[in-house]
Amino acid sequence: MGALSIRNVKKSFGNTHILKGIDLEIEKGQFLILVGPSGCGKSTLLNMIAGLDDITSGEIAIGDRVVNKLSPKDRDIAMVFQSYALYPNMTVRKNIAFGLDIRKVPKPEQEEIIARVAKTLQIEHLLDRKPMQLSGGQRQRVAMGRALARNPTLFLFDEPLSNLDAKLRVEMRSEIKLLHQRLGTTIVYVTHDQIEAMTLGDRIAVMKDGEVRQFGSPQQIYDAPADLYVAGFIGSPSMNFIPVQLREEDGHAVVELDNGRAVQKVRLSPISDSQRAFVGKQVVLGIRPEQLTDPESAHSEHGNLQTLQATVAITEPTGPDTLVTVTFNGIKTVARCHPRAAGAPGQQVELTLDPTKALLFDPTSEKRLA
Ligand SMILES: Nc1ncnc2c1ncn2[C@@H]1O[C@H](COP(=O)(O)OP(=O)(O)OP(=O)(O)O)[C@@H](O)[C@H]1O
Repeated sequence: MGALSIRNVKKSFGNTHILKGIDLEIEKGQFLILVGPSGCGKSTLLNMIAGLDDITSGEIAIGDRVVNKLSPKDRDIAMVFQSYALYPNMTVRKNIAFGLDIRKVPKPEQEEIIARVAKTLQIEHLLDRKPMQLSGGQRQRVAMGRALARNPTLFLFDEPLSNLDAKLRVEMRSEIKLLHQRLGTTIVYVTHDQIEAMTLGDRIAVMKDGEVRQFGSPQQIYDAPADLYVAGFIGSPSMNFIPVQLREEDGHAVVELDNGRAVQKVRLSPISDSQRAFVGKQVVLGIRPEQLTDPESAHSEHGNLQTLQATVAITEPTGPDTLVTVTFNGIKTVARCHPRAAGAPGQQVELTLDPTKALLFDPTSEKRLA
């Protein structure tokens, strides 16, 4: 039995189908991320788990209880919103105590809980202030404190960090991760930020247009994306997608990359059955920027690296490495190189590709050819 089970859940507003049959299941203590672009339905799904929104059809269970018909207060959940939703006239202490008062927790016990939560979140010195007198990060901490005080079975976070500046967002992100590691609570967390998804989640559901395109661990989603959408959404800079004609040679998938001066043959992994069906046809070659690098930085677990010549169009230093844009088959392709080996615009460079990491996609269905 999972900590949260979502079974064929659909949501429509009139004739508009917002969620088209979502199936997800997580175990106790897991950190589930719902990630996707604006409007994909992730907040709607979270609100349905919380009970703030009705389900059109399907079933949601928290632990062994189907909660479809339960009101939010009976679901044993706590939610942290992007807007913090703190009571402006109450002190931090009162804000944290509010839910405890409603549940008639005796005062001495309330004091203990507030002290514990304040210590966990390092907000002891803020307990007598009002939300107006707090920074964005401190307000977010108080909002989390209020959720923690309730000690629920399930925590729901709706884009909790989006109102913070970039630096604070990174700090709070690792604090949330630490909190999860220490408390072992089950969390469902909505974000549109793929880095937050990768760094926080044990399980990620990548959503688009009311559907889950892929559900898996961060590494599974990164290494073996189900389709072009997932492949392009997760990872920064994005995966390069290059149209190629697929051939087979000695049992290996082979493609050609034209750098504008010469056509270079690239021998990929042993060809699979699903790939063999596309021999002689156009497919999409997917290469992550870090899999295309300068020879000095390249390393492979398998030893069969491929060398490619290319002409530098743009270089973008990031500090530790430099993003080098070249062109293959008419498509701008980003490589991640050592700053020393990045070359300059117009210059010829040698790049190294790990062919075992390259992916192939069907351009029509957009599915990865496993
Ligand atoms: N009450 C409603 N009536 C009609 N359509 C709605 C209603 N609430 C949400 N929608 C639509 O449902 C879709 C999903 O909205 P939702 O807020 O879940 O997306 P989201 O992925 O959380 O996006 P964002 O990151 O922008 O919040 C959107 O197209 C939205 O316009």
